[in-house]
Amino acid sequence: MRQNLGRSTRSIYLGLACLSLTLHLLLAFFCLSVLQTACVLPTSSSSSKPRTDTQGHQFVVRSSSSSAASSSHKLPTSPQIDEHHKLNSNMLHHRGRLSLNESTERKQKLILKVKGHSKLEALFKHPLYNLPYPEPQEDDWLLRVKTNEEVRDTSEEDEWEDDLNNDSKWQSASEEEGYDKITWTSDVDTHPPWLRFHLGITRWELYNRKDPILGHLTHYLATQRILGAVQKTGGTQLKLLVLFPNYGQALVKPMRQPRDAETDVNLFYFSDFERHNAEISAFHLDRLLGFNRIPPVVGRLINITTEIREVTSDHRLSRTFFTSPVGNVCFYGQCEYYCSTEHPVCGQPHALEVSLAAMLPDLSLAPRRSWRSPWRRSYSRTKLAKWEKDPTYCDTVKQTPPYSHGTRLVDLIDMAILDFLMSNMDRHHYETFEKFGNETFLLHLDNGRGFGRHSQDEPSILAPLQQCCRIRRSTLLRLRLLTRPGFRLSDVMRESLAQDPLAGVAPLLSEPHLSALDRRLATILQVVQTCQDQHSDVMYNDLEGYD
Ligand SMILES: Nc1ncnc2c1ncn2[C@@H]1O[C@H](COP(=O)(O)OP(=O)(O)OP(=O)(O)O)[C@@H](O)[C@H]1O
Ligand SMILES: [Mn+2]
Repeated sequence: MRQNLGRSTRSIYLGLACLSLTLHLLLAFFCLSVLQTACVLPTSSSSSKPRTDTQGHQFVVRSSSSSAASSSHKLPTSPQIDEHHKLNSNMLHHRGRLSLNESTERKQKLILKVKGHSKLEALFKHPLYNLPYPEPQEDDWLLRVKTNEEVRDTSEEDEWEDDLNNDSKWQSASEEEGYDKITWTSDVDTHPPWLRFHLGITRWELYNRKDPILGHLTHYLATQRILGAVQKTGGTQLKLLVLFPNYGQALVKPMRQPRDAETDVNLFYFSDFERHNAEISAFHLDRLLGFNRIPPVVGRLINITTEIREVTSDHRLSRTFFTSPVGNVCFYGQCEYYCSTEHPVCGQPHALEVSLAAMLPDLSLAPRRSWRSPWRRSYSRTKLAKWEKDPTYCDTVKQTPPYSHGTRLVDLIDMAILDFLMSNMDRHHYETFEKFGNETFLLHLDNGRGFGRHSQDEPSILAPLQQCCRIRRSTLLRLRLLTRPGFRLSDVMRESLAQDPLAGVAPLLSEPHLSALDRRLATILQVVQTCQDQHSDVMYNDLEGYD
């Protein structure tokens, strides 16, 4: 009896030992697979169309067949993003706002998300995000590289010719202090990311989502050494232009309020602060809508002292630096709104979150035209704009050039949809590249006043859609797709924003802002439905000929 009991206890022990061994093995296997997948981050582009490089072209303006893309480049993968996160969490550790544990936890979440199904990847694989564009012709590129003959034909090119004959690299006329020696050749691979971005701009979009250069550009903006910083003129609020050693530049907007602060309901739209995270989020949203009309924007933690104060040559700016009572370094600059001691931009004590937007080509190379929006607000505390009083306002707009012809009206409505989703009431003007005349996309610049309130929507932003009852078919189909659970706008937006370096500090948009996107999307589709119930020509069919 006792012997039997002993035997069965032994087999129970043996069984338990086997079970524990199996569990350990399973655990080890799971950890290994998680670590391995950490190197595969979802990226915006899964397949990129390699383009050919033109030989024997010298940089000045673009040639129709040359290209900004190169198949030899890889998309940014997690090591780069991880690097940003490390960078940010190190600085924040210094700031004492984020513990190491929290940062590891966030990384862990990111890794787990990578392992799981990516809605963002699925979205960008959808045919609606891969519509074939016609092959750009010479006139469809914003810039082109001059051919050797063109260079030879112009008078001042003796030096250039010498360079070319020697097959030497391009030299900067004046080697300024701190700037890199220029080593660009006609080979596109030698061009810095900002230049390749410029050379990739076409009549239809600012960038090709699938072009690997996009990843290089955002990495470049997030990590390049800042050589100089000056206040940028134009506009009403404080913003800086930072300069990089290889002649790249970025437009910087500083963090002025915590991420979760909601705009005071008693503030008029024209008195609202600009938000760095709105600039970043707007870029992601515009890309998710398939527009590609906002220059790439990336977040970065900068050192206010070493990366602004010590490198600025702008006296108007440097005069405004001070140390706050708690020892933080602050400045306020000179501008119309919020440039005073009462509204300082402060580091903690040196670390400051900012957004960096890629600069568009210089106006001397690519002039732009600024258009006053027909649905511009009055920018007055008392007056209403005409469109707010006249429900038939669109009838007049529809008959007025350039809205009476081509895609301008539906382009404007696309912009209204983007603005309604982020609740941006500050779209007084928009710009286009002069070279393309009226047949081109609209630049969605200046999005700093978006994402101010999540608990409230602003239906008047949709006035162009609601009053004109017109919408691009491709836009409507994408909007519908974004309501499906497998592509839900809030989910793809969360995933897209997680790729930004500042996501390691805190999510760029809080959850209430993300759910507001889904709610507003439903409102847009409701407005379209009401239009379709009452009118027959709501759809502008830009998909004719597609299956
Ligand atoms: N990425 C960019 N590249 C080049 N120029 C830009 C870029 N973004 C904005 N600009 C230019 O700088 C001007 C001012 O920028 P922005 O509109 O963001 O400033 P703002 O102070 O918010 O202006 P406003 O007070 O008019 O709203 C814009 O009108 C535009 O012409
Ligand atoms: Mn603005």
